Amino acid sequence: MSLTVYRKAHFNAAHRLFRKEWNDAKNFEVFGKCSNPNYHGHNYELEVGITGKIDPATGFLMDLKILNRIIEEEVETAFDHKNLNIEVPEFENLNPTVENIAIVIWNKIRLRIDSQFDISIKLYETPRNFVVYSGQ
Ligand SMILES: Nc1nc2c(c(=O)[nH]1)N=C([C@H](O)[C@H](O)COP(=O)(O)OP(=O)(O)OP(=O)(O)O)CN2
Ligand SMILES: [Zn+2]
Repeated sequence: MSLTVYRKAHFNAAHRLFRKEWNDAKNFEVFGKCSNPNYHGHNYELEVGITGKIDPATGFLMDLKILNRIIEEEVETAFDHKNLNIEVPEFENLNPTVENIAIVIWNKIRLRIDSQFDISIKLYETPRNFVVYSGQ
């Protein structure tokens, strides 16, 4: 029997969507107000899902305290109150769209979770814009 446990988290971060090769007018044409050269912020809401089998000895799929610590270390410490474009190395040459942020988070969490488990990331950029990534 397989099931999924979830841990929610959040972080606040600034970003700008743009391509370095394009001028401000072209960036505005494609990314609109999200290309504001002075950046803007979002309150990101994150849900990390871990899918697998329950350990009969503990009744845990995995200890959610451990998952919480991994999310704190890999996501909150790295992203919270940061300018993603300037302060987070993963986005130096990668547009910090909600899609790309979710993939970066998935890759970081994947390295910390036993391979017997599958991982899914649901990331809200705004209350109405969100993405789900499961590594495929
Ligand atoms: N596919 C994507 N589209 C957009 C992304 C993205 O990451 N992936 N990001 C943005 C911007 O970051 C923008 O800041 C989103 O804000 P906004 O358009 O204001 O979103 P709201 O949900 O608040 O918009 P409402 O019009 O108020 O519903 C844009 N697109
Ligand atoms: Zn934005």
